[in-house]
Amino acid sequence: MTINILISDPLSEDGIYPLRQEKELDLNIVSNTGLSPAELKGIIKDFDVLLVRSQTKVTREIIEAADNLKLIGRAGVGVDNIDLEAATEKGIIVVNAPDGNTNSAAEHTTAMIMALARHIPHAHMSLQEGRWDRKKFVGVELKNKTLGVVGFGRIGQEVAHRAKGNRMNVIAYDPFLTAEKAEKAGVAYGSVEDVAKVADFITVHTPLLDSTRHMINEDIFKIMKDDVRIINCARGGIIDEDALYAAIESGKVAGAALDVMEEEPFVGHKLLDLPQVIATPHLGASTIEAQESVAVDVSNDILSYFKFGSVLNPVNMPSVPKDMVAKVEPFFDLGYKIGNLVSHLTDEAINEINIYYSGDLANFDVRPLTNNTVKGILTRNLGNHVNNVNARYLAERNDIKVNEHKSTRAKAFLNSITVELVTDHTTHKIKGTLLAGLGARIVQVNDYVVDIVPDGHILMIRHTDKPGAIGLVGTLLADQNINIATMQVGRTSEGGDAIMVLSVDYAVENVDFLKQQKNIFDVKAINL
Ligand SMILES: NC(=O)C1=CN([C@@H]2O[C@H](COP(=O)(O)OP(=O)(O)OC[C@H]3O[C@@H](n4cnc5c(N)ncnc54)[C@H](O)[C@@H]3O)[C@@H](O)[C@H]2O)C=CC1
Ligand SMILES: O=C(O)C(=O)COP(=O)(O)O
Repeated sequence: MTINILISDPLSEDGIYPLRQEKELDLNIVSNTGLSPAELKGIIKDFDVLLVRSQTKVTREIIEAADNLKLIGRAGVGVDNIDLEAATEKGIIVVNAPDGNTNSAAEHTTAMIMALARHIPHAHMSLQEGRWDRKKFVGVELKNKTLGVVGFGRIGQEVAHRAKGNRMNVIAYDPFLTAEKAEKAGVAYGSVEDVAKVADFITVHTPLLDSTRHMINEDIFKIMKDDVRIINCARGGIIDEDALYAAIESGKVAGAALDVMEEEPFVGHKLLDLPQVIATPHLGASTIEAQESVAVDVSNDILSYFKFGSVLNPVNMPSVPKDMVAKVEPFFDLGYKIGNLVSHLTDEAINEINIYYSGDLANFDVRPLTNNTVKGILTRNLGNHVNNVNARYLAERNDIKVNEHKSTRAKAFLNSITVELVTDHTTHKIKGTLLAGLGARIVQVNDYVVDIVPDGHILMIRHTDKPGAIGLVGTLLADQNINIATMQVGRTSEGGDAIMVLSVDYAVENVDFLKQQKNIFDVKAINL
């Protein structure tokens, strides 16, 4: 059988040599870059594999037309240009190349920090235009300045390492950053607000996820130091571009270096008109070395998939051994949902995940179930990148211990899963069960006994047990036209800490109106 491979973005020819020299498989490699979405949609049904970088938008529409597609290879890190949900639904595995361009992206970020500090692009242009202007381009030193790194993954850590070489102090924020890890890396750590308050330069290195979209916004710009400089070599959309524009215009932000923007190509973008802005056309990974490396990695995964049915860098595609399906599959969704819910109870870095299986369930090999539960926990911060195959690996990489505990002794329920998250300062847990004929239920949140259907849009509100608290929440939600479907209230003691868990009819985008209330100390909107 011929395997038809379409390469729709420019890839390193040296990098795809594993495909070119393949003898065992019959590969037909077609390079066709610069296709319009309509053109791609028109031809995609003829291909088994699609190989892309960031330009090709692999939308649901394309995937739905891709009747023979088995694998999408992303020669790079970010998969925000691929509709992962649509691919998974259609059974198409997505692989990426997470390590191959780390160094290049970190070097580019470092170059941007320096170019920004010393006005190199503008000074060069001014010389080209025939001027010898030395006064206009007085810069600032990096030495003894503080670099804020938001997103301390592969690239963030490499950038921090280089900044220390330039004698900068580094403060980082990442939900997975613990005191121990920060100390090992020689950086300070804190919340995104802590970073904003003290940094002279702020560079973002998170993926683009719902939780990171516009995380650098008007409110965050307000608390930054005057004359701060901003760098984005990760993804357009992490920084709110209108807020950045306003912050530059107002004089708060002294400069910005941008490799990416929300819409690309970004020729003609209004930020480019500001003299404080320098920019490159998404060049972070554009080096000979990185391009070769990412193309080799995806090529090898393509071969591995067609020869052995396994891949090294899957981004989606859970897999469950067949004999397990009937026994533990009903619990998969429950494990994921408990994991996802409990992850919203803390913003601190997680050190340990304890998963307690009790009742019948403890008789089975629950490892795939554990993977799905860990996936639910990590998804909050790592997004769709986490799947059953890589969840444990990602936990390990983030120094999170995962422990399974089993007890066949059934207590109040025939079977139950309890997930406990341990951080430096707190422990949070959620317990769930499957009730015969009724389906999944959350029966305990920390010390509160509850009865919640884990589905749809959930608001978890932690508050002080005071008369009127429940009525107030009802009224505030009604004012926003948000209908409450069910509501559960639990408390530890009269007048003590309490919790309200509400299911509402629509996703609640902004919960500030609830957070501002005196007796409410935490609000989480969760979509399951
Ligand atoms: N400009 C370019 O050409 C390139 C851009 N990139 C972008 O850089 C991003 C980061 O790449 P890597 O470091 O390899 O990924 P990574 O997965 O190693 O690191 C991402 C980090 O962001 C953290 N994170 C997630 N949500 C967060 C939040 N709300 N606040 C703070 N941190 C959060 C994660 O915990 C993780 O540690 C990619 O997703 C990609 O979009 C990557 C390569 C080249
Ligand atoms: O790897 C990534 O996430 C990148 O942004 C690199 O994008 P590119 O492959 O150069 O279009």
